[in-house]
Amino acid sequence: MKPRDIIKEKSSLWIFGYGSLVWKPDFEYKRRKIGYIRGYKRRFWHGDDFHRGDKEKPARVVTLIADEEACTWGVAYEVTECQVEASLQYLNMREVVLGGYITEMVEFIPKEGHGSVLSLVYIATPDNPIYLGPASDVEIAAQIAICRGNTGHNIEYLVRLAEFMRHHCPEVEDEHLFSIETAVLNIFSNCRELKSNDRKSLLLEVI
Ligand SMILES: N[C@@H](CCC(=O)N[C@@H](CS)C(=O)NCC(=O)O)C(=O)O
Repeated sequence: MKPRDIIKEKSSLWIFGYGSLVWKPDFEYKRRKIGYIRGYKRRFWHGDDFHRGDKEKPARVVTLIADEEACTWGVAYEVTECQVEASLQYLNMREVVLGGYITEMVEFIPKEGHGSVLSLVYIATPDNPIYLGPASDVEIAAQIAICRGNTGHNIEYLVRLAEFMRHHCPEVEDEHLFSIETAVLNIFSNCRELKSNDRKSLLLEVI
């Protein structure tokens, strides 16, 4: 079912974010809920040559990879009928045109309360020209450490996502995300003395 048909039927649309959308939605919405989707794992396997990187040095950003055993935590935003046109237009430019993501509908399960909702999600698939695919944590970290784009540094993207998970989903183990964050920290702590034990401020300080 298309987003516009859903909105006709239900009078609001839910949009699930698992990457930059968890900390930087920048579109209008009525309310948000923390929760997860099943059947996908989050991986830094997509390339980005606009927001966090450029054509010469594409950044590493997240996408979802199908995996029956996995679930991915993030935020679902409820967008009302009068907000939907502007929100989808904004997201289409940011995610589809500039980011290379496509849309799918997934079932979102909120952490609190009950009742799952069908949500729109932006996913980047391996057939995309800027898809980068798997690499070791150390290789991904090395790439993140040196990339910057029109909206900021690739490290900021990583750190804000890790902070979101630590703060809102402390019970969730996200090995891929936290191992990459540690690998980036190791790059900088090898280069200079650690001033602080706070991972976020240390990494945001270096960019
Ligand atoms: N679609 C995902 C991941 C998308 C994502 O991180 N998109 C990047 C595109 S490369 C973005 O919008 N970046 C804006 C920014 O980093 O400032 C989400 O649900 O959050």
